Amino acid sequence: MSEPLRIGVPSKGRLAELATELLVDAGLKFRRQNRDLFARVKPSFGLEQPIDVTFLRTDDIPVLCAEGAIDLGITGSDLVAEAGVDEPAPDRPAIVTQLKLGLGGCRLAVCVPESSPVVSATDLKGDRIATSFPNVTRRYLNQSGVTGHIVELTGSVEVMIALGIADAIVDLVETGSTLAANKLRILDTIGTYETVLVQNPATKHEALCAQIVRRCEGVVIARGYSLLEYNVPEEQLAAAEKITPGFSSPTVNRLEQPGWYAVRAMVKRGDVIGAMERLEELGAQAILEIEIKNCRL
Ligand SMILES: Nc1ncnc2c1ncn2[C@@H]1O[C@H](COP(=O)(O)OP(=O)(O)OP(=O)(O)O)[C@@H](O)[C@H]1O
Ligand SMILES: O=P(O)(O)OC[C@H]1O[C@H](OP(=O)(O)OP(=O)(O)O)[C@H](O)[C@@H]1O
Ligand SMILES: [Mg+2]
Repeated sequence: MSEPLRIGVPSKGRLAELATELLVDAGLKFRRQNRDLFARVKPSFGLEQPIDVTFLRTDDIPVLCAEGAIDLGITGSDLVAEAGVDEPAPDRPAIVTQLKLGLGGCRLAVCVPESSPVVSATDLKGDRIATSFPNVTRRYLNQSGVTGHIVELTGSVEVMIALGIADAIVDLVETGSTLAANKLRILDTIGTYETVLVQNPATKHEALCAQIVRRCEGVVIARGYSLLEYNVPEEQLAAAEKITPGFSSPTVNRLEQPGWYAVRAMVKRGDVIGAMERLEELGAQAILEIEIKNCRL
């Protein structure tokens, strides 16, 4: 039998459940037993070839994908940047980001104490900067012409200034509550990141990778949209279509009742309630939001 395609997903941490849920919603049936390091995907209609899901550390997934140990992987784009595998190296190609999952959004920020007089990163010359992202930090310092000393750590970075071993930190910020709790403020943002599906371009399973990527894409788009259905009088149809232009265009059908139309359109999840209010103001009726579980567009 041919070698299985391997998909690397985080074994623990905040991305573990999200990654597994995405693959399950994309129709990959597997179950992790206890703390097993891999699970075989059960063959199903249209997906009969052998596939293994391997459970790995989130921060190892970029390099394991670049080295070809896994064909596809789910991880943070910050970790891809830190591993430097989004750039080609003499002995391996750059990994390809096939899909942004619209989850796990965060940014890497240079932070200093709230009370610090420092106004720009260039003021950090010679300072000690604690981070678990030494490579991204080094690139940023070089680009900004700053010669800081990097103190490399694997966690609890925000406490390092209070411990007296750093003057500034570079760490991930999502809500900002960890910074606030540690009385720190953002001096500069190095980059914004999210969870991504990455692929080794030299995979031996190109067609199967493309099929899995396409399945995941269907789920990601479906999660971002709802279907809005409503009835609208003819004189308001054009205005209603402007509110719900759809993914490519709305579907419009004449109703039995003269002068009325039924409209169906995909609307971004975050815009649904606002669109419903505006449609109601226009005189639309029977406005329904319908959840899309999956799609191909
Ligand atoms: N608030 C956040 N803090 C850290 N990482 C975040 C945050 N929001 C999203 N992420 C993403 O999650 C990744 C961290 O995943 P990881 O598997 O290390 O989870 P974790 O919950 O931080 O686990 P651990 O307890 O081992 O630190 C980051 O690289 C980033 O892409
Ligand atoms: O802006 P916020 O919403 O507060 O999130 C950012 C914090 O969350 C992460 O820590 P995590 O919970 O992963 O703990 P760790 O440092 O042990 O990895 C990250 O390293 C920051 O400390
Ligand atoms: Mg963490």
